[in-house]
Amino acid sequence: LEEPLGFDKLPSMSTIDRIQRYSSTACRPRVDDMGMGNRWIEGRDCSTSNSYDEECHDYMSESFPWKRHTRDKSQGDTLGRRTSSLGRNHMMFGNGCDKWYFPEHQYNPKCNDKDRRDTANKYLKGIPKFVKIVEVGPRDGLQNEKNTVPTSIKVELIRRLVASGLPVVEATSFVSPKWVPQLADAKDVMANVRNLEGARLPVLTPNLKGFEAAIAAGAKEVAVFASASESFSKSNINCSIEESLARYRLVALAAKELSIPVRGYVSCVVGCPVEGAIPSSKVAYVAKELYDMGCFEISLGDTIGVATPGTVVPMLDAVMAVVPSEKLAVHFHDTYGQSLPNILISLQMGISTVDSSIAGLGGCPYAKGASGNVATEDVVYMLNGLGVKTNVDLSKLMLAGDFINKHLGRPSGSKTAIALSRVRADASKI
Ligand SMILES: CC(C)(COP(=O)([O-])OP(=O)([O-])OC[C@H]1O[C@@H](n2cnc3c(N)ncnc32)[C@H](O)[C@@H]1OP(=O)([O-])[O-])[C@@H](O)C(=O)NCCC(=O)NCCSC(=O)C[C@@](C)(O)CC(=O)[O-]
Repeated sequence: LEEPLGFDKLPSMSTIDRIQRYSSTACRPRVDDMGMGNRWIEGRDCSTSNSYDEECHDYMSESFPWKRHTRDKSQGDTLGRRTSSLGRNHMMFGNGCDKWYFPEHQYNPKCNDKDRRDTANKYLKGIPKFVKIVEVGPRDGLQNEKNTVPTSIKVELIRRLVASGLPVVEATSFVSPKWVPQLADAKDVMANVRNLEGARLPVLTPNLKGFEAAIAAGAKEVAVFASASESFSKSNINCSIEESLARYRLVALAAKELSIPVRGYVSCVVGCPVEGAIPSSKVAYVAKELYDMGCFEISLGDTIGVATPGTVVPMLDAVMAVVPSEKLAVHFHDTYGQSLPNILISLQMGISTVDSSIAGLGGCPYAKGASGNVATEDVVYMLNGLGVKTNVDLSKLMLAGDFINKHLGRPSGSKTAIALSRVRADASKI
């Protein structure tokens, strides 16, 4: 990994045109239930339920934790406001002048509520009102760790992540222990978490052998992982893209018989450490193949973290032409610090599922130079700030992060976790 991919290396496109296409007036395909079969959705529908509409929006109390001690109780908990003046597919903002809502330096007592609301709606509508976070820390986060993490620590981490309210926690991988020794204890991890309630616990399976082992260990959901780069496919799973798709068709068939949902990953969706820029058409092709074989959701992975919003837009645009947006997830690594803007633009384009990793753990053993995944704490903090619900308790999430950081003996990779722990430390001195 030498250089970030520049605009000059992109497939032909007009980025600005495409960004404008996903401006506030764009509608998203309607939401469909998760299922095993193909779910083709015709046309675009503005009546999606996962967007800000006539409901009022309750901001979670943890949105602005540094303000907690100054909160004026008389203002009540609900900062959103019921309004029906805009259409259903819009994010609505409440009283923007609320002292609790905005950090002190932004507070302007003379501001015009309506102006601020209009401005927020102008730039942020289109963002979904709920985002599903898929926590990949115990798998993607730990797979690259050199020192073996004991099974008991992995199990406790999964427990804490589930307790924080995360709806999906990827637990481990049933891959060859020769390839990923860190996850050789997949069976033991599953034995300890298989009955945990409150979250789905998918596991990675690279072939039928892995699928069978996962099911025997009690997995109720699996994920297959293809690549948009031939070179990465070879180095990651030792086969070509077509060979991997053939293997995954077998996994999908076996899973369908058992009614096991299969998630599909596409890695290197923007760049590959060997091949450089990856054409969006290739990403769309692999995503559609996974969707057609029955994957209920396709996660688009910027495996080496080179994407910027300028490269995410044409990639998503190409994929969304063949797979409905509500069946897509984004998976960013933070090598160049671009994950949050990449997530934001993805949300604006209609994506409502985001992968992230506690404390920013991660990196792929077969993608040199790739740094950690975007930190879950940072994603939750941004979404809280946007008024987007996740059902995740940021304080509990941070405790899960502290737990694994302590074990690994290094500071958090989450800027939010570092900043909030300082705020709390300072506050405790007052
Ligand atoms: C796919 C293989 C197995 C091919 O590996 P291979 O060496 O080509 O496989 P093989 O069929 O020749 O088998 C070799 C040995 O592995 C065994 N084997 C075969 N399959 C399994 C299995 N499922 N579980 C346990 N053992 C297995 C098999 O039984 C045999 O054992 P031996 O006879 O030598 O003792 C290997 O390359 C592999 O396990 N790769 C996984 C690598 C990996 O996990 N990479 C990280 C994933 S992260 C990623 O892809 C990106 C993502 C998803 O995070 C998103 C993003 O960031 O973009």
